[in-house]
Amino acid sequence: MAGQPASLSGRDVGSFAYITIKDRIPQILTKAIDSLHRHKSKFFEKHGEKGLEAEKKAISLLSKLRNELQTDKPMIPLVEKFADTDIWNQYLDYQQSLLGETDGKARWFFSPWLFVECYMYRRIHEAIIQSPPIDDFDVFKESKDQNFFESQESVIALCTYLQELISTLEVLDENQLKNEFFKFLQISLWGNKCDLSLSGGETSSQKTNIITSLGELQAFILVNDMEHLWALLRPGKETETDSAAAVRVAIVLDNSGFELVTDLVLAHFLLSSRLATEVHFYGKTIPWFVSDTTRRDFTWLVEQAKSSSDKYLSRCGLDWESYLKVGKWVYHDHIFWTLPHEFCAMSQVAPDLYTELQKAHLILFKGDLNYRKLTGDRKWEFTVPFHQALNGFHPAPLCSIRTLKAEIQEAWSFMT
Ligand SMILES: O=P(O)(O)OC[C@@]1(O)O[C@H](CO)[C@@H](O)[C@@H]1O
Ligand SMILES: [Mn+2]
Repeated sequence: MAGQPASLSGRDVGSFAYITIKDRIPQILTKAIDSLHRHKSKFFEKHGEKGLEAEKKAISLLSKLRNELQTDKPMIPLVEKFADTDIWNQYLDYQQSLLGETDGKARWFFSPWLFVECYMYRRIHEAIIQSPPIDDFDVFKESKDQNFFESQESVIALCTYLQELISTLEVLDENQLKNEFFKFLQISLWGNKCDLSLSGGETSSQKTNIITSLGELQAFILVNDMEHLWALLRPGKETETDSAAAVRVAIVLDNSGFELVTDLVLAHFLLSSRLATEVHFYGKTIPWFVSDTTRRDFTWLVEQAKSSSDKYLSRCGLDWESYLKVGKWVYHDHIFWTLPHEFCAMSQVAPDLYTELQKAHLILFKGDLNYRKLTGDRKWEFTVPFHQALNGFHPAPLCSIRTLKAEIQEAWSFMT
């Protein structure tokens, strides 16, 4: 795209992109293979010999993928028919078209990191759907569920805090309410530290009580636009004509496990405080970046909360289930979130999704990958304004809530 800085890529030896492609992604592939190995007996119990053959096939496909990556082979088109196969192969052709005569083929350590990394997770999915009858297996499910269980202490502390706060909301003045809003935003921010693709699939659960850690973590907030979010949602806004008017907040989710709990708690607070009247969640349609939330993860976690022996966690689970039942919370699937495209292409590639997002009063984008797609994963100067890096993507007022992993960063994270 004219005037756009170059994309982050593995060409920059020693960069976060390079280290990810060289070290972290092969490690994630190895863990995916290990996950298939560990489920061998379950596949046999459920599917007999066909289950064993499927496990072997999926492992050989993932091993081939790992070899392609480690030897920097050209990236090959997807072959298995799926909802997005054609879009992916068009994008591969597009990436090839960007290369010069002497550049050779689109390949792992040469093409844009964003494309290469998304392509890797989409090839993992292809290997699984090519291996029926285990074609609905999520190689990352175990580690996502483990993250939730290992974070139990902090999950319960958070849900206890929320439920006790809710009983006092009526007596809070505007400033006290704002402070609670800021607390839940920061909790959702630090929930993003629990990211399994950064840790290469190693456990990254929340061991400490996130609420008592907020003070010491304050110093690590580089960009803070929370006042703008408050101005947008606060009660009695000048612009408010009808206090019963719907206020819709969209949360583009990132990781399951503890981070998802922090996002559901934030959404719960938004409803209970009447800062919002409905919250729409956007998750992934296939297993993605190890810990990203799928619909199965979302419903599993609400179920786990509901059936918890802890009274506050189970109270939350029951509340969350009822929000979903009455439509105050809505969970949306769309294949766009697991395509390689920068978000500035959404209005062209997924106009239905763009129109859906335009209905929101505020969109919260969680995590590093969403931030990278918002800004095109390009080598922007740090002083470039956020809206410039968004390159025309602006369905509604939006904010990125992200713990910094990839090198890309701007002086802002919010755009009205
Ligand atoms: O989006 P998230 O979960 O905050 O982070 C995604 C991530 O772990 O994956 C890539 C590294 O493999 C980077 O984009 C980032 O570090
Ligand atoms: Mn993630």
